[in-house]
Amino acid sequence: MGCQCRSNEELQQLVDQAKKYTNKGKVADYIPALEKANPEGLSVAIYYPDGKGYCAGDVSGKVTLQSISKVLTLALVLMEKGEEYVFSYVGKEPTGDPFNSIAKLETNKASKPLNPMINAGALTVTHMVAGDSVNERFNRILHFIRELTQNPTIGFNEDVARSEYNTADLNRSLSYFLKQHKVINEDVENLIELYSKQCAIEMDSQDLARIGCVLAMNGKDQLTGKQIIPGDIARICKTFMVTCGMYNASGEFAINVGIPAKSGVSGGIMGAVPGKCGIGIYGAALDEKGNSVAGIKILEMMAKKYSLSMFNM
Ligand SMILES: NC(=O)CC[C@H](N)C(=O)O
Repeated sequence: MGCQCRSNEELQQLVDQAKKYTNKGKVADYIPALEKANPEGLSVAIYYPDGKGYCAGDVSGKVTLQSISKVLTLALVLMEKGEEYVFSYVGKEPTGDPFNSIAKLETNKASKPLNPMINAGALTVTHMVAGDSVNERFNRILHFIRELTQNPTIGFNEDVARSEYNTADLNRSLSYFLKQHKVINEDVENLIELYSKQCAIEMDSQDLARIGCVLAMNGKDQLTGKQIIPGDIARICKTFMVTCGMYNASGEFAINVGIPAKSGVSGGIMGAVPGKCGIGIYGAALDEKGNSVAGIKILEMMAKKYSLSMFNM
């Protein structure tokens, strides 16, 4: 039987222990604006279905979603277009490659991206977000994320969005490849603008924990009673988080932590412990696979302390 967290102080102890690992990692710099992040900053939040939440560390620190957004746009397009349509363009298998790898696009039949958590798959999914303009499509993503967090103030970091747009040549390459093979059919610059904005949506670790909790509770916001995401789609999202959520470290993470989680190069991690709670983490220093070094340490400690591994029920 797991015990619940009962105070901010409990989490602060974990932050204090994990803090020493921040200097073992490096802040992402391939998107120039991300380099401004403080490598020592660290925060954690946990949110339970009954509305109780705890947090510790630099709790006011904001993080852009980056790859965490991939799970959320996936949920949105699955709700709009259905499973059959979405998975006719993007697969369900882990790659074992880095998130921005182009390699398997050429070796895989029909150039279908292997899953929606790698950039090729995420670009394909973002392409499916409906609307007449980049702005309209972006606002639909933002509206959905505000609903998931119950936080109408969430916006995006323009500096980070612009910085990614100006330097996203690898994502442009992936998109042109996908366009050539008829996986996408829109103007690549529009898609890169939309994707860069989506990745730059910004929030704190408590917002991340709230989203995690909605996914953990099969898509239902327990406080408002609203089914924001159908249960089946929440299940698909959590499963991708287990198999591909931590990039090519997902297998090791499943063994050491056992929580469906999705990370981003900004150092954010969103965790969804099935039936139990949501977790949000922000620690900008990354390991060589692109996951928050101290964030992973905290999750390992939390999984033990609160018996959170889903493989240990
Ligand atoms: N791993 C990530 O968080 C990558 C997201 C980033 N916006 C990119 O496409 O490169």
